[in-house]
Amino acid sequence: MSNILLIDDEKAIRKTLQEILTYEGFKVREAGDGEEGLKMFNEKTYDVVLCDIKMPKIDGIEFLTKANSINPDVPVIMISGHGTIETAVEAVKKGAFDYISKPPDLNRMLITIRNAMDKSTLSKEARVLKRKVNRVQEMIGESEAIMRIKETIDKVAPTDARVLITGENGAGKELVARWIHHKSPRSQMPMVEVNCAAIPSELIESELFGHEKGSFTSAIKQRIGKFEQANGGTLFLDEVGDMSLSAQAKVLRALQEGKITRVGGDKEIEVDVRVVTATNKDLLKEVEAKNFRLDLYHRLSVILIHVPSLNERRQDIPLLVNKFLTDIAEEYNQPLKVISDRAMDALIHHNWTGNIRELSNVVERLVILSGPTIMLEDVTHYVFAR
Ligand SMILES: Nc1ncnc2c1ncn2[C@@H]1O[C@H](COP(=O)(O)OP(=O)(O)OP(=O)(O)O)[C@@H](O)[C@H]1O
Repeated sequence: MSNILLIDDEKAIRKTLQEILTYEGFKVREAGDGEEGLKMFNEKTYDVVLCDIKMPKIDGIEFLTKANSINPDVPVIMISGHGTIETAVEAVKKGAFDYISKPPDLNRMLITIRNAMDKSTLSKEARVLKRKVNRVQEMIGESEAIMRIKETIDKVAPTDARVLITGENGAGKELVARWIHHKSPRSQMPMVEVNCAAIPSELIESELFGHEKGSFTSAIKQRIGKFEQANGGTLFLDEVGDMSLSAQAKVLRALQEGKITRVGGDKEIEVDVRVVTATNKDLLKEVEAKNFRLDLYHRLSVILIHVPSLNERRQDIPLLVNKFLTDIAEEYNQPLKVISDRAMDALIHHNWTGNIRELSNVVERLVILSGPTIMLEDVTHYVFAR
């Protein structure tokens, strides 16, 4: 049932509104002035507040300002008496959801209340989503390797030092990069990611440095590249070992001089970018094979972080499994499933080829297909027998 806080110093109005709103299925609490209203607002979360403008002690406008600073998600509808319409309009400018006039037109009042509730649900959802997006996923693990990685992140994040992150596919390299950015003074600016393996070699330079209109056949518009987009923030070059030699030469120059030139352009553009890179290749071997420039390797690998595969830190598997179980239950809005010791043991001893993403998929599959407790048989059936 939706809760409404009704603040008005006129008892008769309160009584009428209370009756109507209760009849309409709302739960209504009343306050006789702004001060009492504010006290009640502080003690409980309401879905909507109806608040008179002209009241003794704290008036409607003051209530609105204070309520908005306490909980901006709760919409406040002003009730405007004769002669306070201008103030009501002012209140809407200050953040009130809307206003209704006294004596209230019943239909209009109910529609306004419903709209306010819809908006409040939407803005709450948007806020939760935003929080989720802004949050960097927790790095789970108590193995020595993970502890050491976290320590290194804490030390290097505040600096502008370039970091090269190595490890197998899905070992968690990107997550390390996200934490470096998140804990750095650049965290308010973007972290721009480029997967160098996913971009055809003839396009990588334009992707990184942008291009001027007409610089090549498909360049119909001027476009800024990832270096410029990341200005002030962090550029994360994933799979850097797959970058073409000519792009490597340009990246090297950008790092040495802090300047880039768009493809087809001649203007030098200054960029302030911290570069973090990752690869699943052995870059020194690539250097030997003449696929990667040694001078660039040195520039990129000031700090090296190796993320070991899951097989090399099996003691983290139970923590990860439990984390995934919780996340999945939350996502599906279902009760949390548990896993038997023998099933967990089987997962610990499985050969994971370094991939946390694979473990997360497996847990999701088990949650969907198993009963309330995930048993060894489930693991044998749904994981190993596939
Ligand atoms: N320590 C960890 N705790 C929790 N989740 C993790 C951890 N490490 C990685 N993950 C999750 O596992 C998935 C794979 O990680 P990530 O993308 O960072 O790996 P990667 O090494 O960059 O992979 P790729 O080489 O395929 O780009 C992601 O969903 C990530 O959030």
